Amino acid sequence: MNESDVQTIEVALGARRYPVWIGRGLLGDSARWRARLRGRHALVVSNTTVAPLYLERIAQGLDGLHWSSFLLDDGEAHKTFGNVGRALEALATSGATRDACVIALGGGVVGDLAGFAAACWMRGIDFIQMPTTLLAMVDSSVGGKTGVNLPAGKNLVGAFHQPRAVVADIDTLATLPDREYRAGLAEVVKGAAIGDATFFAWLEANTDALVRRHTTTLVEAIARKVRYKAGVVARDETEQGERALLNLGHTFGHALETAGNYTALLHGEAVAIGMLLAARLSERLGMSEAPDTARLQQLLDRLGLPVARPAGMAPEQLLALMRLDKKNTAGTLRLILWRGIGKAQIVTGVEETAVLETLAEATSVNAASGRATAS
Ligand SMILES: O=C(O)C(=O)C[C@@H](O)[C@H](O)[C@H](O)COP(=O)(O)O
Repeated sequence: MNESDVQTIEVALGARRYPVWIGRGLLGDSARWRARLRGRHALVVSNTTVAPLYLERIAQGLDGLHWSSFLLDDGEAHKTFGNVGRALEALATSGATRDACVIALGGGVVGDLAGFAAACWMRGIDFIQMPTTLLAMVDSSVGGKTGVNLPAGKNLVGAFHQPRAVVADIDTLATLPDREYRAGLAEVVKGAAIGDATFFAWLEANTDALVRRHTTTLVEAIARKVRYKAGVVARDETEQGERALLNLGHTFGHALETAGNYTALLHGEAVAIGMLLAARLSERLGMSEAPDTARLQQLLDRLGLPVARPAGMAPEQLLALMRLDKKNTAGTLRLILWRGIGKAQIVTGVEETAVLETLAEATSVNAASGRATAS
């Protein structure tokens, strides 16, 4: 793939429509993204791992503007209210006016927090997503969900605030650690598991190439997932219906992340385990068949993702956390389950006993690897 081969996927939201650019060398292609800035001020939000690698490239593109940076420590545990406050202070210190732009340079934590700060500053200013992890490229940078975690639960505070553009420079994936890369693949699998059985079969056929980060295969996987998500977001921006399907594996997953104090599991790892738990629960409720669960487990396993509830996270504790999920209504659990590969479904009023049994069932964990040893 050459630097000139850039894929553009539109998120069709009328006057707020925006492009997702996927390709090589995009961070350095400032002529492209700088045109999306409207004013003279910019705040680059990044973290202490990513900034040393890529901030200079962005700085060159911001030449002549009044810009500054705000850096988080790396990791989900830093997606906090306190850090949003600090980002807002940085905007104040720089004298940012309503035409300022926040640039999120990093993974999902940076993007969610920077987007939320942009949504809050003067009741909403522009922001641009520059995802540098696979997970952020295929999922969190697209669709305008911004926010922070509380000790009580993941993403409990936030706002829908769409970016002005998403700049997915796949060159940045070269520096992504293997564990983070595999975690991103979980969100690719999720898209296929929800609504595209053909894509799921393609992933099964291309597992080895994906694990090797074969460029063309990877770009195709990213583009397919982003195109699918962009379509859902355009039809249901604020999750009144269909968009909730994108939450497959997330009610379980968020509970697992919270139970692990946002440090035990990466988001994508928690989603991998969560999807499998959702598949098992679906099977228990008679909605789906064992061979579909087995295919999901096999694919996740081949991609090197964990597939079992980590020891030490008790079913009752996880259920209590799941009761605070944003999709729930009137005291009943509302989960995304499935009728097999490519057929996710919103189910309201799921019995807690079935959830507990699913959480407790015979998935023993090899403590050393976090991988399932039996099912
Ligand atoms: O964009 C969406 O909609 C999603 O649900 C995508 C999720 O993968 C993503 O993790 C999202 O931030 C979770 O949203 P939440 O509403 O469950 O906090």
